[in-house]
Amino acid sequence: MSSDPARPLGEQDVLAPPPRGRRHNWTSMWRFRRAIVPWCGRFAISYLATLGAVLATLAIPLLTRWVIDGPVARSDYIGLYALGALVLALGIVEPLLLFLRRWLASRAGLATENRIRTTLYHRLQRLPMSFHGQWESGQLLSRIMTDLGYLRRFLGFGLNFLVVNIVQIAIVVILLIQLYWPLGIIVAISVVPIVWLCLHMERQYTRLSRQVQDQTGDVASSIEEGVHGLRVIKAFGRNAYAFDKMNRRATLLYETSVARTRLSARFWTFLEVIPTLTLIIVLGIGAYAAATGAVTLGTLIAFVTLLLSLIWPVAALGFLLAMAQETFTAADRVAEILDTENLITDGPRELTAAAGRVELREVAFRFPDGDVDVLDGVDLVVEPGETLALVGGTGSGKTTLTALIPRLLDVTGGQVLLDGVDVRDLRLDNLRTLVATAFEDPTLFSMSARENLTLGRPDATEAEIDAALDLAQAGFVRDLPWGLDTRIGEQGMSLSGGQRQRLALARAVLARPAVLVLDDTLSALDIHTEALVEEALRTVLGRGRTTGIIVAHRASTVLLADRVALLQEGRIAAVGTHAELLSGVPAYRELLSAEFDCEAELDELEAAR
Ligand SMILES: Nc1ncnc2c1ncn2[C@@H]1O[C@H](COP(=O)(O)OP(=O)(O)OP(=O)(O)O)[C@@H](O)[C@H]1O
Repeated sequence: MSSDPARPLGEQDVLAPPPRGRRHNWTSMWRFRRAIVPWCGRFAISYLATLGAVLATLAIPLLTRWVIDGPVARSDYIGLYALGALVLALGIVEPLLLFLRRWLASRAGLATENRIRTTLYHRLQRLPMSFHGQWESGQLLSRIMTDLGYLRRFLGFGLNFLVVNIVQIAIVVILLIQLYWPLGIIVAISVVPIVWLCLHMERQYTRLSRQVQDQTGDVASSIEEGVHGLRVIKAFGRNAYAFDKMNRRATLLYETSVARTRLSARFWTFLEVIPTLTLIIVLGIGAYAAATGAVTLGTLIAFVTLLLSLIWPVAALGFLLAMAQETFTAADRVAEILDTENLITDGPRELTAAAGRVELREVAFRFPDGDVDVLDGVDLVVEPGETLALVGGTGSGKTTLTALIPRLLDVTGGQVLLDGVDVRDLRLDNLRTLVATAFEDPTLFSMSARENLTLGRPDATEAEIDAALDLAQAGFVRDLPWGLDTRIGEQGMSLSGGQRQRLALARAVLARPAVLVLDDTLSALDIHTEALVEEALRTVLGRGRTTGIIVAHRASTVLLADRVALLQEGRIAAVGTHAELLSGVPAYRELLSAEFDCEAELDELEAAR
């Protein structure tokens, strides 16, 4: 139930990523069966088409044998033409079947990849902030893009040929034994070292594959960080440092990739040498057998042609098995995201309208990788329509506290209640419609200013958009080249910090939440603009419509609030009006003293009394 304090609480929002380097096998692929099953028919037909093409190829040497030993030996022209036409037909059918394979498998492979990719993206969006704090974005990117590519290629091509090549090797060996068993047995024996080699190389290749794929993610992370943080890197003249860091990771990736290539090159060489050696032995013994009349010339030619047809399937086993290992590794890496347990999930209840009463009861919070509670025993009530300022030193837990209300993080102890309902009992989309946040570092997306603005309320009218823009002093967007339809660059970088903050504030206000959380949202504004925004905010927060929780560092922002809560080392040290705290709490005075002449203000307040 909503307010059951005995309700079990997750100690961690997510499980830590599993250790790197575990073994990968076919079961890794099994986890994606739901994405593969809808395309099973296409995959199956494409595999049958490949098998058909292989059978057509194998039939040609057998027909050749009949031609040589039959019509050619007997000068039977009609038989020659008939068998010749059959060979021609098989020659046409084979490429047609291969075309069919490619067409069916490509579509099915792409569709499967797309389905898993969208599932992954959906999953990433649902996973809590603590998950994203633990994972490097490059690792996520490489899994969603590169690893899924491995999966697609294996399903559409690798698995197809792996199955068909093994079937082809088995069929050919049986045919060879039937054609001339002494030579057939020699060929069958030559398969033994091939199987041994495959099993032997699998373990080493798997280890190197996992390393290469993890290191690819590390390089992607370095590049992403380097591009994202280019301004800071340039400003501090740390280009060489950033380059060295990226170069070290890239070199490691290069060396592991070379080691993997060296291993596969050695393996493939053996796979090519074994059939060739077998062929030499077969030719020697076969020539003797033909000379002594133990086999006909046609049989020997068919035997050698069939044996030659084995060279590619055997040699290809090397890269197909390598591909399989890379794919199993990739599947495991992707599944690590899907298998991450998400404890921030929908609750059963929905509030159609909320008055906006926020209550924190004995709230405690600890980050999954932390060893101390960031918040501990926090009790706080914000009445509907009231505005509360959260003041505290750096790292005192203000941002963490605000993140608990829309469940960007979940409490590890106690409860957060909205209108008396535990926020964990509400549906997430419902809760996040009722609570809107504007952050200090506002993220804008690479889409139009209008789309950015209406993110929380796609159905907002022009009048509402205008009002939100005016309130946030964000009217500058109307002067952009295409007005509100101007596409704002990646992360809104084409705007100044203050402009981005104002747009983000307009976005939060436009969402018409019951609770508006401003996490130091006005920090990048000049004093004049800040005063205008604050004046306008008073009209939203002051009418008793919207409950406000404002993280404030400046005294001017604090003045927006009805009451102030002082947060110290994760605990509420004092709650009261600005005047009460200023006169009665030295720590509060000290916090605001840098920019405020407290003594003078106290005198003023005394005089006003
Ligand atoms: N993802 C995280 N993992 C572990 N610890 C974290 C994480 N994010 C923040 N912290 C720690 O939690 C504490 C509270 O951080 P928080 O961001 O809530 O402080 P704050 O009061 O908002 O600080 P500021 O005023 O500087 O923004 C800090 O000690 C911080 O180091």
